[in-house]
Amino acid sequence: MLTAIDPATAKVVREVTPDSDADVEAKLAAARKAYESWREKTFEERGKLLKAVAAHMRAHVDELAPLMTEEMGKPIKEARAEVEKAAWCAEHYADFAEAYLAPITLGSDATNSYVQHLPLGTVLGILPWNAPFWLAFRFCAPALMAGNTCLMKHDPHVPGCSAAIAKVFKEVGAPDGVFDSLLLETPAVEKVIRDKRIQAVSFTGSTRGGSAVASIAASEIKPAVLELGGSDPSIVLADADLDKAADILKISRIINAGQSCIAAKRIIVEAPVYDEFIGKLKDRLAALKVGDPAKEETDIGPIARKDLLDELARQVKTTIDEGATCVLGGEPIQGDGYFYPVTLLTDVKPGMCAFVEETFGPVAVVIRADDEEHALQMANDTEYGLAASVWSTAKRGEALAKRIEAGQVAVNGIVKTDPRLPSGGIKRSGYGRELGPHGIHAFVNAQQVWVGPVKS
Ligand SMILES: O=CCCC(=O)O
Repeated sequence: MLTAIDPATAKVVREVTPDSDADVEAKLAAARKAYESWREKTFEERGKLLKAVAAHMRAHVDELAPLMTEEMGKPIKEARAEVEKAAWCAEHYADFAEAYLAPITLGSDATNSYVQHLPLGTVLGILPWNAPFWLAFRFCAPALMAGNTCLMKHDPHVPGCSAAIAKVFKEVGAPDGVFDSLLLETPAVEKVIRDKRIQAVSFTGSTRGGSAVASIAASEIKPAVLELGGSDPSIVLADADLDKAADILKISRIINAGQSCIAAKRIIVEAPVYDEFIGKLKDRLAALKVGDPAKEETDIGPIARKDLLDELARQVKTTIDEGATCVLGGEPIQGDGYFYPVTLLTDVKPGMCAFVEETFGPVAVVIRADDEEHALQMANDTEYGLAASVWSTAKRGEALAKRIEAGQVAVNGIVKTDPRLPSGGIKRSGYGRELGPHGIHAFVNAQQVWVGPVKS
């Protein structure tokens, strides 16, 4: 059974019977069949469907957003913004896919030689619970616009979100099989990855899960894009605008109760401004409201699951035991639901738990750096390489960006995903890129065409 538990109350909100083998077979067959005609559609025709999907989501935001709030605890104001961002992604690819996939003429001994970008077939998206709508559209909007059909295996804890996304496609009249949701427990997905009707896999989730999915896909010689964990550094240098850095890094750390792969997980501050910056961050964090995610005024909802709450509590306790200073929070909030307070740990050092491990919760971790070189060395001292931010002059920030081991760097701004710009990781944060032009090229056959002279 797929069980959704409201993390604010610890009560079951929904139980859904997983798809049977026959259901999965029918969905795979429909996706393959739909591909034969979907691939022949023009960009305009495909874009029309995605724009209808976007309009439908916007019109029904008040039904869709609460599903995230009740199934994984996202504060309602963030949930509404997520539905909007998912709609934006659908519209972005509807508008730009044709330009992104325009054929490229290349000189050779041919009379005409070029690369054209053709769809692959059916793409399987395997998605996590932390941004159920956004991550679904980050996967499917480019894949569909390229002419693929899509099957989505969402996290088993968000079955209501998963079904709602599939229903949006049905309600706007998407042809059968163009997009569907597989309601499955995680172990059942291996068989689907191996199915000959699946041509490629997009995975967002943990590094452990990504490694398993990538191994299965590789053994079937199927391409995969992996967007995995991160322990993103934020380097605050002495010449930074400290108020701006504190404002933005507060948001970057607590958005979605800190449960984001691209959250500011390690804030590395140059010594001359270390104490001043901590003071500013502390004031901002202390003003945040933790509570019922259904309320408009709530900034931070619960942690999505009890096991994740326990894991976060272990990481914080271990880090304090290792010598970090706990300035705010530090222990789970007692009572119903899986709430964790806004926590600020300072004097964190390389090798400590919260430095080494990814922390998925509202826990700001601050590290002192002697100077810029020391900050850079600690920023790169991680197995992850998803994203980073630098706070300084634009010139120093851009120079440092080249030396930071991450797939994305923001200078004097929040690390965020944006349909127009590619995102993805290096090292154990994954491979491949999503979004922007790179994201749509992940799921195409870049076919070389060579045309010789015609005999007259
Ligand atoms: O947690 C990963 C996704 C984060 C985002 O795209 O905002």
